[in-house]
Amino acid sequence: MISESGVVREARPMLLVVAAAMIKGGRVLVQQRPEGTALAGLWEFPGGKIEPGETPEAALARELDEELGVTVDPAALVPLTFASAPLADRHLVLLLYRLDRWEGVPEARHASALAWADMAALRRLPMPPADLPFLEVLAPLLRGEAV
Ligand SMILES: Nc1nc2c([nH]c(=O)n2[C@@H]2O[C@H](COP(=O)(O)OP(=O)(O)OP(=O)(O)O)[C@@H](O)[C@H]2O)c(=O)[nH]1
Repeated sequence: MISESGVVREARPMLLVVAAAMIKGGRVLVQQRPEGTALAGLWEFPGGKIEPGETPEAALARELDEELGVTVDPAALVPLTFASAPLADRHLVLLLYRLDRWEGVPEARHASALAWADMAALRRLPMPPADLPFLEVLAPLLRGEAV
């Protein structure tokens, strides 16, 4: 939509989502969205919507506890990159953090499956369109190169 001033305005309500690239030994953790949810069957990074009153880091620590049963220090979440894309009737802003340390062993509490994917495996998994640009950002991290 274009306003009288010529500024392009986004009519869709914004959906603010946080997600984590949990990296261990050259692999990143991904989870498969369960049946009955939007984008079912696709593989994504654990995370979810920021609730009112939460910081992005607190929201992500909460989601990782709820979804995987792991304890995360919000200070260990390092901003990595983001995506901005239409998603159904909303506009998704997806903040991706890098995480190298957590307590506990991730288990699939919400997802239908978890996988520790190296770069080759990640490229083969079907992912939501907003996530696809993340792969090139992750490639050097999974090769163990500092960024
Ligand atoms: N967690 C996560 N969500 C993603 C990714 N990529 C992507 O497009 N999304 C979208 O972002 C939205 C996140 O919503 P969600 O349903 O997972 O959030 P949530 O855990 O708070 O769900 P809830 O409404 O059941 O509490 C979904 O529409 C999901 O498809 C990703 O890599 N990780």
